[in-house]
Amino acid sequence: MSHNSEQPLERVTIPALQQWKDKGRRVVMTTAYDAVAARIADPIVDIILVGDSVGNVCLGFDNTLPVSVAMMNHHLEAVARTRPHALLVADMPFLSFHVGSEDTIRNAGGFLQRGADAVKLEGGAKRIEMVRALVDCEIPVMGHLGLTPQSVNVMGGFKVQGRTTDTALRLLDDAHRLQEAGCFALVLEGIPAELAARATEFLTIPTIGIGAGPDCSGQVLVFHDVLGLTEGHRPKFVRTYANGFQLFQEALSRWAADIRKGAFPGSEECYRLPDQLRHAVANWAPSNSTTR
Ligand SMILES: Nc1nc(=O)c2c([nH]1)NC[C@@H]1CN(c3ccc(C(=O)N[C@@H](CCC(=O)O)C(=O)O)cc3)CN21
Ligand SMILES: CC(C)C(=O)C(=O)O
Ligand SMILES: [Mg+2]
Repeated sequence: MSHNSEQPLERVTIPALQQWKDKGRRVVMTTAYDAVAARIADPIVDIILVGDSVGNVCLGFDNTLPVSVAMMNHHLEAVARTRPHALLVADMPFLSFHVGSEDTIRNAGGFLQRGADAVKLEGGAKRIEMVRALVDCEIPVMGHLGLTPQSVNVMGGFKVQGRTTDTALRLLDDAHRLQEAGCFALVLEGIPAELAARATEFLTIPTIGIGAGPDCSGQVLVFHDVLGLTEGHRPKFVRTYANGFQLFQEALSRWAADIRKGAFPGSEECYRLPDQLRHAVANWAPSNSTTR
């Protein structure tokens, strides 16, 4: 374990992340959608993201498009109540930063008022105006380029991006523009490792990779993917460190078996009557009265 439970960890700040890039210290980021995950992850990671991936991971949607600001607020509030030491970033869901700068500022500002330290939004050149509007209001913004899941319909699926001259060079240009617009960090998702390495080299701000190779300033994976709690197809970039789904099912089935054979609860898991009440309870019988 990376922490000493005696003293609270020092809070991670945006200027600290910048210094870490300069010193070559890698950033660790994962998602949390509730207080349990936040408490598990906080002593270990540097950044907690309340991701819009809550839509597919926890809410049963096929993708992140149905996730609303109200849903994000609900999950963000649960995570923020744990007062993590990690930098707390709220993902701006689909349509929450597209319609106009006033709407975008209100949505992002609402996240900060609920305890987020920063927001993250997907997209490049087309979103620069919104990034500027947020930065102008002192709302720190993390960019997100490459395989941006909110563009699933345009990409024709969750496909690796930046594999052609045009798209690779555009990604580098978008990365530079986001930095110039004031982003404090960039998520690079689902792109060739060499492209992410080049972006990390020429940008001054840290890059956080997910399926973007080892040369980013840090890495992010969805909490449930790391712990093996997600079912079905997992992207190639996921490395699973526990068989969470199986582990939890095994524990739950031992509990169920104990119930079925009368082995749960045991005497240690029971409350008892005081001795002087046992007699009265044992001798109680229903009265025949029909009034009442
Ligand atoms: N559980 C979970 N983990 C994630 O990383 C994640 C989410 N959910 N939801 C939102 C997005 C969706 N993401 C995805 C989903 C699928 C692939 C995927 O299957 N990619 C193909 C790429 C194939 C190719 O183009 O070569 C793969 O096989 O890795 C990638 C990212 C990342 N995000
Ligand atoms: C995977 C990360 C970067 C994300 O955007 C999410 O979890 O929603
Ligand atoms: Mg997201």
